Amino acid sequence: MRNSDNMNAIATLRPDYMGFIFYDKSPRYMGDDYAPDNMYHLPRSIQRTGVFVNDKEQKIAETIERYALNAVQLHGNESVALCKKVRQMGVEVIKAFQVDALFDFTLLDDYAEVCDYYLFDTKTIGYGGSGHKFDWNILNQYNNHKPIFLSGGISHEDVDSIKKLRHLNVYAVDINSKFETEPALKDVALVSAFVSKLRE
Ligand SMILES: O=C(O)c1ccccc1NCC(=O)[C@H](O)[C@H](O)COP(=O)(O)O
Repeated sequence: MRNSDNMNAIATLRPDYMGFIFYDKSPRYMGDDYAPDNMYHLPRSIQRTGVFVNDKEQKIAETIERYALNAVQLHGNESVALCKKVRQMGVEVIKAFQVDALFDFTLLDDYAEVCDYYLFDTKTIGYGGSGHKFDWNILNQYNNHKPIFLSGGISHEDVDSIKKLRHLNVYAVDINSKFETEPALKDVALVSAFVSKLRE
């Protein structure tokens, strides 16, 4: 999100998290000209989540402070040490992993102590926001020890399939490009329909 009116409209749907992309190669990039005051008034129940790709500790710390973030989603090849440092900044850490048919779930082990959630997104040449889904069957190989964010090309047509994943430790469903009218602008009616159906 980055448009103030759109944030407010989506906030009325009571999402648990709202994401702000601080990766300058993304079409959703929240650059310096997007004033933080637009998000200070969001309900406290919504975790203000900054999304970063391979950024330095200092840049992440400054952004947390400037935008009063509650959570950080690390979407690049961030080390265990960096995740640990970010967590010590007092925010939730969501570590994203790019998944394909060959994904090795033992890669997660080193991160278990330094993040709150794993996020499984689709492996692509970029780092996120691709609109592509991965084959969720591979998640049967995951040991479910830590709750996960399910992500990658999720659309309003996926609700029934998501509900069939009850055997997995899915804590959150991360929706993005399939709910946009243009990059960073969410279709409120579409999100509303999705959220209602998911909560049924
Ligand atoms: O959305 C982006 O442009 C983006 C760019 C780089 C890293 C992460 C990004 N998005 C973060 C997300 O968690 C997305 O919601 C996730 O990648 C799923 O996006 P989509 O496939 O469009 O549903």
